[in-house]
Amino acid sequence: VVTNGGKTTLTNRLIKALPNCCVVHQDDFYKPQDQIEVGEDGFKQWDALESLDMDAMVSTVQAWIEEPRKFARSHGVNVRPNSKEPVPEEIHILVIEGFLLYNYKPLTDLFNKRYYLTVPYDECKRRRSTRHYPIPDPPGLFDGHVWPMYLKYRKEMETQEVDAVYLDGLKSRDDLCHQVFEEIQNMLFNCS
Ligand SMILES: Nc1ncnc2c1ncn2[C@@H]1O[C@H](COP(=O)(O)OP(=O)(O)OP(=O)(O)O)[C@@H](O)[C@H]1O
Ligand SMILES: NC(=O)c1ccc[n+]([C@@H]2O[C@H](CO)[C@@H](O)[C@H]2O)c1
Repeated sequence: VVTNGGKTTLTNRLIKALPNCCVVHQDDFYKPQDQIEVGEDGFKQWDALESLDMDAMVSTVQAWIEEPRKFARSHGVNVRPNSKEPVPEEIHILVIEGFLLYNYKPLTDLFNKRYYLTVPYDECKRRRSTRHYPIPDPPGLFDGHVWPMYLKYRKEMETQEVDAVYLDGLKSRDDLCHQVFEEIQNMLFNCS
């Protein structure tokens, strides 16, 4: 998903609506700041795969795969759905949200469903300019590093033919959420 494409917004809605749903945020796997190197573009490489501890992220996802109930409990997720609907207890869902999910094979192999949310350059730049990160963007970061890296990884992902469902981040939040929600329901229905 492109930066500021709306993944946090979508993720928060999904975890509210889905039963036994846990979430893993890729941003939680950034290496310590002093390990983020300065690249040839002159910027700290915040948008490079090397700046993330992807093996730790894969281990976290594997821990969920092995024991989703235990994972949910230790992450404060209520494993008993509040609704009165007969939701099968065995169903557990993990939402993984991040900006570089499809360029690291050990992780890509673990997904059942892949979504790729994107917005055009202008909208992305506009949204990004209103954001405040733990480390503020230095001047020129978007055009000098963020966007070029986004294009680089997207191209890499396309050549590997990752079969993601492309979502248009300009759609309303409700429409997006409905689309994903329906597909997840279909997926659960088909495998039960
Ligand atoms: N469908 C939408 N329409 C208009 N604005 C949106 C939509 N979804 C999200 N936004 C806005 O875009 C900005 C980024 O959204 P969000 O935090 O969900 O993106 P993100 O992909 O998680 O970004 P990042 O990973 O860079 O933090 C927010 O200001 C949010 O309010
Ligand atoms: N989460 C962070 O510590 C951090 C610091 C500096 C920049 N970023 C940006 O977050 C986006 C991914 O969500 C990337 O585009 C980073 O530039 C994150």
